[in-house]
Amino acid sequence: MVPVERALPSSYPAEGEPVTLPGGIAAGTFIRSAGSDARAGDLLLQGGTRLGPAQWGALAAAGVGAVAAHRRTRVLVVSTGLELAAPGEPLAPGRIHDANGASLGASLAGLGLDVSVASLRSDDPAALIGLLREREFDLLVTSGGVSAGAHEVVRLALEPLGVAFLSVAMQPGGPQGLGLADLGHGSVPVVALPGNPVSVLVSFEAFLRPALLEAAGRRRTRRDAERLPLAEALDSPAGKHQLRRATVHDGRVHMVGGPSSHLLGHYALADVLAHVPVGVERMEAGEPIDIWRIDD
Ligand SMILES: Nc1nc2c(c(=O)[nH]1)N[C@H]1C(S)=C(S)[C@@H](COP(=O)(O)OP(=O)(O)OC[C@H]3O[C@@H](n4cnc5c(N)ncnc54)[C@H](O)[C@@H]3O)O[C@H]1N2
Ligand code: MOO
Repeated sequence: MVPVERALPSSYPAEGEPVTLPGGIAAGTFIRSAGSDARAGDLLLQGGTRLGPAQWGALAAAGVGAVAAHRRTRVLVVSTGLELAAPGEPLAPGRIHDANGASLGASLAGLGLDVSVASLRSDDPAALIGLLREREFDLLVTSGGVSAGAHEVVRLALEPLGVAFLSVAMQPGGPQGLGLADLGHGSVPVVALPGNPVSVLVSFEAFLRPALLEAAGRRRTRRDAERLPLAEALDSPAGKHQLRRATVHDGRVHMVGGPSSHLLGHYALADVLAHVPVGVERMEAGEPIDIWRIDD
């Protein structure tokens, strides 16, 4: 094979026009032999491999028109609470727009899961059970209704089915529920997150994201971590691991908003989570702090 640039003339001649080829071109030059990428009988992909763009392409190139694969995990996200209103709906007094459906839905879809989002505008445990029995899913993630009130819809509905409700030493994201429950289609894992919108995202980062990535066989299950100096002093509650929303500029970590678990607008402006470990109640400007990058 001779590239046209090395022939004379060096462009495609008219039909019948003579062409001079250079000498010294070894046989096989510029020829890709059949099987040089994958031979018949080669192992193309190990069982259990996650199918990403290159894997789909390699299968197609090898002529594989169909492949047996696990389906994507079907996750049902349910926001709960009588106070919820759909984004875009005008707010009556005492109502709040459902932010957790959007943020959790996007978080889980970003991991490649098959996500459906529902909003239960009720504090009635029977209504929640009714909604769950109508759906089929491999994982349930709820938000709200898990703490210590008299009408905690998720806790009242799922505790009798075996889901454990407990408190972890983290702020935000203290109250949590976790377990297996049979909701009419066999036993499925249930993760019941607190209702506060920042608690939802922080819990996703701390608990759900790494576990789901690991379950999916992904190699990188953790956020990129760094230790950088704090730009300002901060306080943290006693006995809790606090996660603060922050941003990095000039090589230092600047807080974005305060520590409260409703400050979702500030979260949306942050690009790192900063960790104040259990047992540390104050950090001074200039002290090194561990951060996770959440901006990818
Ligand atoms: N007596 C106690 N009360 C509370 C405790 C406690 O330990 N003892 N813990 C507090 C903490 S910390 C948290 S976090 C919350 C979690 O409680 P719930 O999961 O029962 O959350 P809700 O009351 O349902 O909601 C809290 C807050 O968030 C708003 N919310 C709920 N869902 C959504 C949504 N989808 N989108 C936007 N905002 C939402 C809700 O309206 C409330 O304002 O418990 C504390 N109480
Ligand atoms: O733990 Mo709650 O999540 O602080 O707001």
